[in-house]
Amino acid sequence: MDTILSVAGVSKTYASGHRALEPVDLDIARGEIFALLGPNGAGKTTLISIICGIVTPSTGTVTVLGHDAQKDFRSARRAIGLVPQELSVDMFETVLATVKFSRRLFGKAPDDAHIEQVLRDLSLWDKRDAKIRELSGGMKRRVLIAKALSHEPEILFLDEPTAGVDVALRRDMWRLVHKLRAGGTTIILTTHYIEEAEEMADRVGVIDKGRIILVEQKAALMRKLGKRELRITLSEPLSAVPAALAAWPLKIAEDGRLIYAFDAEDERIPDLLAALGAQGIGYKDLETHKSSLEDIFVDLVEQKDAA
Ligand SMILES: Nc1ncnc2c1ncn2[C@@H]1O[C@H](COP(=O)(O)OP(=O)(O)OP(=O)(O)O)[C@@H](O)[C@H]1O
Repeated sequence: MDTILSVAGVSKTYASGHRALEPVDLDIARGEIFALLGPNGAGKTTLISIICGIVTPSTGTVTVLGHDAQKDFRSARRAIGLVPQELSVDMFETVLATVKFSRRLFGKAPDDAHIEQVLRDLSLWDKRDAKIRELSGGMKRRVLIAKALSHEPEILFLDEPTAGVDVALRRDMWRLVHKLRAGGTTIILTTHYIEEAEEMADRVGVIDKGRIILVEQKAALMRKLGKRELRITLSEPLSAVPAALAAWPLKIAEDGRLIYAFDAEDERIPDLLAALGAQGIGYKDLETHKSSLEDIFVDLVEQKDAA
């Protein structure tokens, strides 16, 4: 793996004594979209803040493009764009001035064409001369993203990018993330919307109570832990699975449907339907169901809590 960012043994105990992160080891590959999933208070913002040099870790090191994030803060930080959860903009400035200023903060030469492109991508170009305080909440969020992209960072962090935003902004955000990735940007996002990870991520990490409990390619995770079911609505409900069908992994659901659990490679559905026919069992409807990342996530957390 071409590692762009490496987190080694990073833990955090806040001054209050609260232990927010157990030691975390995590490598991020260049060009990937990594989603860090976890419930409120799991430690997502703490981890991102440490990587971005805003919070000091209690132990461990973060290396960004070969730069130690603490010892060589400026070089590490220059490679990173951070879209924070909370608004952090000067309300009395214009959109254009704010975004241009952000770029200068990172010591980059002015590049009006880049700034214009970023503002256009975020549908902010028409609002470039508006004062930030005149914008709607969704537009203010777009400004935060524009600021984070102003200095052309190689790694973009999005902390809960779509919490509380409308559908249009969410869709724009997803489109922008895919476009950035196509241009080579590495993207790390935190979310507690599983749908968001499912839509965007190449790889998923699950964090719970300060511990990373799983890191896996999304596709592999869904293949390994995902389940498929064929749900058959019978013409006449059955009270039990007939003995002649005992070799099939069948069960009868509470709503009377016959459920066949199978994995992605299974090609025996026509045989099953033939076996039903041979038993004189008719059906009215067939439906397949595939577990979502959400089903998998709930199963994982339940298994962990039960352990
Ligand atoms: N400065 C601080 N001092 C003390 N405790 C803190 C501080 N910042 C965060 N915490 C605590 O650390 C834990 C992890 O918080 P963090 O913000 O990292 O979680 P999160 O996963 O980002 O949650 P959310 O999705 O709610 O933002 C929480 O219990 C939080 O209350």
